[in-house]
Order: sequence, then structure tokens, then C-alpha cells
Amino acid sequence: MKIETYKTPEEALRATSEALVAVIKKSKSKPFHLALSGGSTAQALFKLWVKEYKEIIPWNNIRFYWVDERCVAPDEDESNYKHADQLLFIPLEIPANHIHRIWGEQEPKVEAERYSEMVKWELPGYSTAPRFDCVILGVGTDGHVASIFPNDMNLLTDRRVYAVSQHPITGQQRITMTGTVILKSSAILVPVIGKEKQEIMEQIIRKAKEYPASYILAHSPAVMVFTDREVSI
Ligand SMILES: O=C1O[C@H](COP(=O)(O)O)[C@@H](O)[C@H](O)[C@H]1O
Repeated sequence: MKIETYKTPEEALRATSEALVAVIKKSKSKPFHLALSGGSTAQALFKLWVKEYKEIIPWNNIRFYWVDERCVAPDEDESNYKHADQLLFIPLEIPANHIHRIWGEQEPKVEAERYSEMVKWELPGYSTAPRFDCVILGVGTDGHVASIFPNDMNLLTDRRVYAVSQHPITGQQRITMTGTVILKSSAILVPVIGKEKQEIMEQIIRKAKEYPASYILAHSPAVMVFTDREVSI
């Protein structure tokens, strides 16, 4: 794992974007398979991409997937797809057939299986775990990544591609990429910004307790963390 610390959230997001540009340049994959996260960090990243990376990132070569989705309709505010669509795909005029959304409105177990099969067909590595060219993860204040929460650590080593999970407080069902597939990705970019993430980052770095985020950060050399606070390893 590599951690880079920046003075501001904007700088940390810019560094994440530069890392993505470098990964795409180095990759031989055509198309390039990129899995997005949801939440406020991803939304800030999408805004930055539209503002500063419209001409820099080769959008036409990218196929978009999700690390996780909430089990809601695509027009609901909780939908991770909805924010990506409004903030990124519509402004950049990304063709619909380049976007592989998780159908959050379907029966969760059936959809986790359908999406797993679709990803296996689209990506290299059908017979084993599929390998994304890059996944972008967020870290929650409770230490979750994707929709793998601290009360369901088994999903980190689950052999499926996507599985159903549940938010421990709201009970909302989610569909999440498993840790097995996250860790197989060629690059794992993790922007962690904002004061509210300070405490969890400290706990992760100090290895105070095992969280889904600490497990992912510790188990792949492909992980790069971009944060806006001073962290010492
Ligand atoms: O619920 C989710 O939360 C995490 C973190 O989101 P943030 O708002 O703290 O940036 C996100 O990575 C995940 O995709 C999302 O579904």
C-alpha cells in the first residue's frame, strides 16, 4: 500500500485523478474496465473530472461498472448510479452502452448473480475471478469499503464476484463487489478526504482494529491511498 497526503481535499482528488491517468496510460486494456464507488467522495471526484479532466482522460475507451450499489431505483437519491449519471455521464455524453449499472431496483440476490455473470463475460478472467483494470474505493467513517461493512467481514474473502450485503444501521440492502475481486484489480485507488474521516484513518493506520478498509489496504500492493490529512505509517 502507498499513502500520499495532501494539504486539501481538492489536491488529494487531483492526485487520485492523475494516478488514474497514469494507470490508463500504462494499461494495454482496450477497453479499460473501471469500477466506480458512490458517496460524497465519488461525487466530488466526478465534478473534478468534468471540470479538469474532460480532455485528459480517454473517456471513449472506458467501460464503467460499480463497486457497489444501494438496492433502490436508479432515479432515487440513494442510487450511486444516479449521481454518476448526473455528474459525469450526462455532462461528458458517455454512450449508454459503455455504462454497466447495477440494477438496484431488482431482487437483490438475483441481481447480484446477474451482475456477476455480466462482469465475468465483459472482463478478462472468466474462469477465475475477473480482473478490473482499476477500482476506485471510498472508505466510510465506520471503516467500510464498497458495501462491505465491519459486521460482515466474510465478504472480504467470499469467492463470488458480487454479493448482497446490508447496511448495519439502516438495514438497507446493497449489492457489493467482494474483497476477492477488489484485491484482484490491477489498480485500487482510494481517495479519503474530509475531517470526518480523520479518526477512522488513524485507527486503520495504527491497526487498532480490523476493518474492511484496513483488510483491503493491507492485502494488495496495488492500493494507493490519497488523503488530505497527515498520516504516519
Ligand atoms: O455507502 C457508501 O459509502 C462509501 C463511502 O462514501 P463517502 O460518502 O464517505 O465518500 C462509498 O465508497 C460507497 O460506494 C457507498 O455506497
